Amino acid sequence: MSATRYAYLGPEGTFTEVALRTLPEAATRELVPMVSVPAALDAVRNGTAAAALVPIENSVEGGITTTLDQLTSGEPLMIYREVLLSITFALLVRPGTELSDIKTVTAHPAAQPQVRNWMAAHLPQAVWESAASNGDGARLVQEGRYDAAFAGEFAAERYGLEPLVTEIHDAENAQTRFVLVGRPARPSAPTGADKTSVVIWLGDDHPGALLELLQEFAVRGVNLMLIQSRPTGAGIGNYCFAVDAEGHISDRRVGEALMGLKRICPNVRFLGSYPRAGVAPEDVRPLRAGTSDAEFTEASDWLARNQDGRA
Ligand SMILES: O=C(O)C(=O)Cc1ccccc1
Repeated sequence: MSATRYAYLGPEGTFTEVALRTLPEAATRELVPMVSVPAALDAVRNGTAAAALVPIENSVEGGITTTLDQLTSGEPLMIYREVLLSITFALLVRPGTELSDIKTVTAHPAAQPQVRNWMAAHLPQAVWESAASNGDGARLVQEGRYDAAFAGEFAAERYGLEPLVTEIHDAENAQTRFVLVGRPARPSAPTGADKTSVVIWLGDDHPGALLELLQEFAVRGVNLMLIQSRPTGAGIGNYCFAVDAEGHISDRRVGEALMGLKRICPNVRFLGSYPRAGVAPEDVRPLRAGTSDAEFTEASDWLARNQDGRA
């Protein structure tokens, strides 16, 4: 039963739901809206859902910290897919509301940096309140709790609202990245355009500790696409690092970098290797000389021959 259910950050009418519906398999799954990212991920942990789609990163605001923190702690989970969605907001109101009537406005906190300038210019009098998601903001306007919500234009119909203004985005080409998260299992096979996510805890505090971590990737020609520090909760100055690296755990250079980290760091959590959204294998940057699987194999064969006296 749970194998057919995918949870997502709800309620209906979130960008997350739109992102989920872009996955071909969503058509054959029961899509279950959850009230928060932790609730969606708990549904996966307790087996009531096979997977959950949650927002993880935004091109304007950076990491969605609730998601990063949920993946960093608790029962391990794994990322199997990512979805990129272009985000533009509409200002949704109950029919008849005009701009000058709007005293309160709501949306997900990650929406605020994307609409701040527009709001200062067009709604300087309005007070901002955070909602659990952009879909939830629309629902709260329907209930009369707020005068307006920034949400996807598609949410208007679902909640009987009107898009008073559309195409609101302070930054051109704003995108949000979502991840499909499940319980740990074998990652899908490499596609040639993959990404590997890990969380790394530094050991004792010393000069160059972060550089040592980064060197494990750098010396093997592994490009990093994201590095985000998050407090471990163990006091000021205690951080772990969420890192996205180009490549798949079954690529030798990536596997060797992870082994290097495992040797020098007290804890490394593998969060998955999965296809990069919107990137074809021919668009991936060429490998640095000496870092292909064949070159790693040739070098370890050479070492074995020397160790055996067969050189
Ligand atoms: O999916 C939603 O509607 C969300 O609330 C998450 C979110 C927040 C900001 C931009 C895109 C998605």
